[in-house]
Amino acid sequence: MSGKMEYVTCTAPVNIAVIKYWGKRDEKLVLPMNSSVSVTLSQDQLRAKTTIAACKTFSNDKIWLNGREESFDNPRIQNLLHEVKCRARIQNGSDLDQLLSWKIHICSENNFPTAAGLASSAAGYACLAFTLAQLYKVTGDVSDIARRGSGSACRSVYGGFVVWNKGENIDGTDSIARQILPHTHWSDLHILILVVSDQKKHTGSSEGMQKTVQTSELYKQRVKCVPERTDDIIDAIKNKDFDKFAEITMKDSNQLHAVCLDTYPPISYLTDTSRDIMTLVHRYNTFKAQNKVAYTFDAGPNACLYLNEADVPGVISIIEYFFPPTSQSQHFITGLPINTRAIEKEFISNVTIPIQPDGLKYVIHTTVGDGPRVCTNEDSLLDRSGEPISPIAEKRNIDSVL
Ligand SMILES: Nc1ncnc2c1ncn2[C@@H]1O[C@H](COP(=O)(O)OP(=O)(O)OP(=O)(O)O)[C@@H](O)[C@H]1O
Ligand SMILES: C[C@@](O)(CCOP(=O)(O)OP(=O)(O)O)CC(=O)O
Repeated sequence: MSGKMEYVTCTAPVNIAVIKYWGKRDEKLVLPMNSSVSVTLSQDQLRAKTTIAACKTFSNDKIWLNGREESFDNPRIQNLLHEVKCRARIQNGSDLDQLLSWKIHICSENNFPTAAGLASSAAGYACLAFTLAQLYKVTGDVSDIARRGSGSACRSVYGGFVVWNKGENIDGTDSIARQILPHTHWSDLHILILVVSDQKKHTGSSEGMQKTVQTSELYKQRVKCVPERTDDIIDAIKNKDFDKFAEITMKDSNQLHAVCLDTYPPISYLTDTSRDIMTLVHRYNTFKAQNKVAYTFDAGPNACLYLNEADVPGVISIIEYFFPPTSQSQHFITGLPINTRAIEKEFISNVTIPIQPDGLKYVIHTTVGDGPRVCTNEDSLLDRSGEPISPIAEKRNIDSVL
């Protein structure tokens, strides 16, 4: 290959909403009907990683996702790329004309299942927006650029606790994310992701939320009560009031799945296992006489549990008792290590849900984390000619949690 190549590699985190985004008021600009609030998870366990190279000699724009070449005509990618290039021209004048005219190669990898309701699109599009911004020297907030890829991605451009303000402007200029507080504010807030299924979901979030807005009566009620909830949970986060944080988180998740069921035809993301997890959490909170654990579910059956670090061993003992892994589940608990503890016997006697061997595929233990990071050139997923590094070599670089 001849000609100079510019390239950059970055990582971005997953975020899990505690006040859910569900429903758009503008499909093209990706403007939500309500504000949402999320917690950014540590990139030490879950992250998207993206390398982008630009070179005069590239003949086509190309993208590889998890080792497979995908179509660059994806409107979300086009939309995002258009936006970042406009911003680069505004900020840098004609200085970048040459670089902006070159074709690009994008290579991205997630170290967790893609399109399985684990917010891969949030991490992936945040990483794409952040990496493009680095390449084209765009400064300032890039949450609105990430939003063009996937709404929830705008929250993954910040670490810690994040709010995405729905905004009022028709052109979406005020529909941006901002950090409420950094991850260090509440570092003993831990997260357990209970993976019930890592298969692709039956109804994508975009399609699902569109149908809900069109058909659900209950949804009109939801949109009215979200603003107060948003203010209340921001207060709970500021005060590290877990009891309140947990109550609002669970109520909002339940309402999201209620409006999904009220959609016509109904959308059902939760499974019996998801509902058993909900029952266990409520029984445990009643047993402890205060909220010790909160569940939340996105557009899939997997549970995300929020809890304080001190409660992780006790909760894991319950999870392992009711969903015992069989000998095939080698790495049942991944991520941060856990000191196991014997289950509290008095708790079991109160619970009637059945023991379900292999009810869960695995559990990821993580904590609150920081925002996107710029990597060194050694972390590149593209070689010096702009082609993906062979999957075997890449695998060595991926600190997969699985
Ligand atoms: N690293 C990445 N880089 C670019 N695009 C990605 C990346 N990861 C995921 N995507 C895009 O996001 C899509 C998956 O989004 P989808 O909303 O279906 O699943 P999810 O994000 O895992 O679930 P949810 O949004 O419900 O939590 C992929 O098909 C791909 O187009
Ligand atoms: C249930 C959710 O996870 C929905 C996420 O929806 P997406 O951000 O994936 O939707 P699009 O903007 O259409 O790409 C809730 C949330 O993350 O707030």
